[in-house]
Amino acid sequence: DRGRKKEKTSEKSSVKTDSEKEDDGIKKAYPLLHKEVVVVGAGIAGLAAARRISKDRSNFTVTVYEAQKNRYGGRVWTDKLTNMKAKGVEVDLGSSAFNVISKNNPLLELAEDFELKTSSIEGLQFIIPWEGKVYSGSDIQDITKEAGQILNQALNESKSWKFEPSVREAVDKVLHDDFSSESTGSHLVKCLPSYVIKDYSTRHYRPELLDMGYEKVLLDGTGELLDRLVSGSSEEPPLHLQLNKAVRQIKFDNSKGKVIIRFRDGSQRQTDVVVVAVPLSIIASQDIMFEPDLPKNYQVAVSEMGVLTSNKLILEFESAFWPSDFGVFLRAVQEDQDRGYMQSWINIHRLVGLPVLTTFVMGDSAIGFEKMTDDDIKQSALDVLIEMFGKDTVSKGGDVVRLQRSQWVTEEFSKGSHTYSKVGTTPELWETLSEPLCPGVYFVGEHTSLGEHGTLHGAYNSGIRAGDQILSRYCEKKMEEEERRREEARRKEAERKKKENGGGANASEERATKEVSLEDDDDVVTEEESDERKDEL
Ligand SMILES: Cc1cc2nc3c(=O)[nH]c(=O)nc-3n(C[C@H](O)[C@H](O)[C@H](O)COP(=O)(O)OP(=O)(O)OC[C@H]3O[C@@H](n4cnc5c(N)ncnc54)[C@H](O)[C@@H]3O)c2cc1C
Repeated sequence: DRGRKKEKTSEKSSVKTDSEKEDDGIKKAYPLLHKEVVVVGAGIAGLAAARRISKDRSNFTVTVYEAQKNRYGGRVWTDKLTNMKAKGVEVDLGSSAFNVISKNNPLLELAEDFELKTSSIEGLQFIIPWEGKVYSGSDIQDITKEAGQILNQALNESKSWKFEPSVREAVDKVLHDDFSSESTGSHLVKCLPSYVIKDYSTRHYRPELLDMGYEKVLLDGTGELLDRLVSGSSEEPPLHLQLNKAVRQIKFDNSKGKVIIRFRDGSQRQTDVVVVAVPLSIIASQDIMFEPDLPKNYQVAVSEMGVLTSNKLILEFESAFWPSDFGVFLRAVQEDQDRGYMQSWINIHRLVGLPVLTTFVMGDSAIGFEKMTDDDIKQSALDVLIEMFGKDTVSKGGDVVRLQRSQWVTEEFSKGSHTYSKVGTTPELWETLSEPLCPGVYFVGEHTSLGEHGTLHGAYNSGIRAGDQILSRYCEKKMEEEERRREEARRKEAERKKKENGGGANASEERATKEVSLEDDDDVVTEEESDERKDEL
């Protein structure tokens, strides 16, 4: 058996796959290029790019620089530093759920490859406090169906509006015209993040970007996935990663074909290729300066894209007082000012047996949330929970023994949670930011992911995209292609001139005219001008 296995392995190694053949082709075409790659930012996008590129160690050397002093991961933050005994999911202060309805989410498979345990957040309890109503099970199916009808009708009707309405405007119109705005489905649709964010676009609405499908979690916390990307495996060594290295300037030295990276600590280094993997807000706020400036269309894309504000709150009680058989508790609200504020609560107890609830604060209230003290937040959260479950029930939980909160809006190296489709923006913005600035600058991050912006898998996929482009010498090929086109244009122009000058009885006269017009640096010379100049001559 062992013999046969060996035979099989050697058979496998002698037959090259298409991608191996392509790799060989690339290496043949660009044999002498050993390139240094610098990745700026150790979020999932930067780490994915670095991991991808480091698979070709003979041709590339990769170093990742991260601004944070004591952690990497960016908007993935499984805060085990504050809570050393944490399993993981109960301390996830950033991204914590994989989208299961997205067609392009490789993270579940990756988690499986890394043998990380996942679990589903299943079962919704929907609470309308002012009506004293609590829905679950088959009721939820009916309510979800009605909410879906409202949303679909709103999106369809919005197509014929003269201007682009927000999801909220379109939904409100449908509720006003055709549904009761007091129906249970209408309360549910108003809990959707795309409704909570006042200017979420109807034109580019996709349910999996924000509203639906975020159901799978890693029990050890999302940070574990990033730890594996950094540490590698038996075949892949750890990534070369340096913390506490905030980049201040990225300067292109086109004459040498090099990029100079300057750090806040005063040091600098040179590289062939840089992968810019920092959040959009960091570029927008010019915390990193580019020299020369980014092209105009990049600057427009950076300034026009919407950046969402959202935060997370984690509360641990002495014991779990909430119903054990639901994954999510969703609270409807009446007042616009309450939308997005602690509406959705995740039952962590069901996942890891700890008496922990996490909730979200989204939109405008996420900004005010960061100014509140821990005590104020605790009191406010208890008020909300009492509204949802009743005072007697909540008092069974005892004291809050742990409170952890994110501050993504004022967090120095994030300045916001993620990009979203704002009214008036077009897909071209994301497309622009995903295009490398050849010869040596590649952009990655959720904000460069056209169809999956704002998501964890979108950020990961963007890193893989840039990694593949660098491995396949995207810029070299693009520049060669541009040079070939220029050469072709020059050749055609020369042929055209030759034809013009070579034919006809007055060829020498015409040639003289042409020479005059070429000496003069006007681009276009009219016939009359040409005649006048002939006369002058
Ligand atoms: C509260 C919250 C909940 C979320 N929940 C989900 C979810 O459940 N599912 C989902 O799919 N998505 C979720 N997201 C979105 C997801 O977290 C992001 O889309 C994704 O993590 C972005 O990854 P990134 O690599 O593009 O950027 P980041 O993770 O932000 O990485 C950028 C890195 O660059 C570093 N950096 C910044 N400036 C510099 C500098 N000057 N020099 C060097 N390094 C620098 C930063 O410190 C950071 O490490 C959530 C986001 C938030 C905020």
